Amino acid sequence: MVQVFGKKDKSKQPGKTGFVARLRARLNRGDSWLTYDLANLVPGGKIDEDVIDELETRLVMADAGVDTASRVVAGLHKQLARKELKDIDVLMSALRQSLLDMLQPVEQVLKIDSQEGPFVILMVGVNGAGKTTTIGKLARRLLDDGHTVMLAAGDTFRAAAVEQLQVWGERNKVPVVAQQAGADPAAVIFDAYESARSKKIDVLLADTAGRLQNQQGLMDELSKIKRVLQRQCPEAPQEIMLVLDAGLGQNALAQAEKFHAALGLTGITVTKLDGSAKGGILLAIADKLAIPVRFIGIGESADDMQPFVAADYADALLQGSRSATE
Ligand SMILES: Nc1nc2c(ncn2[C@@H]2O[C@H](COP(=O)(O)OP(=O)(O)OP(=O)(O)O)[C@@H](O)[C@H]2O)c(=O)[nH]1
Repeated sequence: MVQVFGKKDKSKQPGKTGFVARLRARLNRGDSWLTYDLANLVPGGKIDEDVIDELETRLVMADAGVDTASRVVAGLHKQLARKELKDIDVLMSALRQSLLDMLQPVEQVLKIDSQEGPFVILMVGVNGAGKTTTIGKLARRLLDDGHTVMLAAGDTFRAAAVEQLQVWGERNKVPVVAQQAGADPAAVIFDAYESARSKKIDVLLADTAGRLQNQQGLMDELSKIKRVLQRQCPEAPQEIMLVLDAGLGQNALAQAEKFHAALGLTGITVTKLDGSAKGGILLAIADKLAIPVRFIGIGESADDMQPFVAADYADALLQGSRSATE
């Protein structure tokens, strides 16, 4: 079955509208750091270079990074020079377009194809990013979409990680393939793949460790898992998904770059956009990495993770639920 996973059909996503409202309310706690009090910075409503510079500074402060921030406003400077930015409304719609131009290319839903055997999603990311929680939320969505799911407890470094996954599996009646702590994760995931194939399971969600003695050790372990899977099926893992904590700001970008260089990521899920994160990191990911952003997370419940929709995200950046410009 080939299926677009998490497609943007609102009628099939009862939580979608509520999610957009929650995103606006939770991103930067409902304030729009980007446009907050901007009207007061434009005396007489006249747009000048200072206003655009202020927007650029705010983007940098919100984790977009210097290069990305300057790319977002580059078009605005040109429009100002052409005297096109007549008032704050025109400026806002030009800024929105600029955000969309950057974000839209990474809005790419995950397509599940299990015709030739299990579709493997290898979940990677450092401990605490929200990997296990994301596996649970993804499994829930897949089950709701009618897929069969199996979990592989590939984080054998921490016994608690295996237990966490087993509890989740029992609660949702999803099989979990696990071995004792310290087992070779590539062997666990190999066994899981064989089991999933013989049971004709649609999707295998493989957890991995987020912390080893050193970073090279972690990357070597993940590369080995990928190699072992590819020997079983050249296309596997069909998705290598990085789970990234938005609260890390620009460090999240550095983290993503390292995982991408070692593994070749095919998707990113950004979690914890409801915390202290300002959310500009999504712009940096789109601009610097161009890796599809599959889902964003704004809380702990299953409904708090939804497919990334660039327009909704740009709107939340521009107008929080308590935005002064609304
Ligand atoms: N506020 C908030 N918390 C989240 C989100 N996603 C996950 N969490 C929480 O973050 C914490 C860490 O999540 P885990 O799923 O255990 O993280 P992990 O990456 O698997 O870490 P280990 O289990 O230590 O490997 C948990 O308390 C989650 O409930 C989110 O989008 N928002």
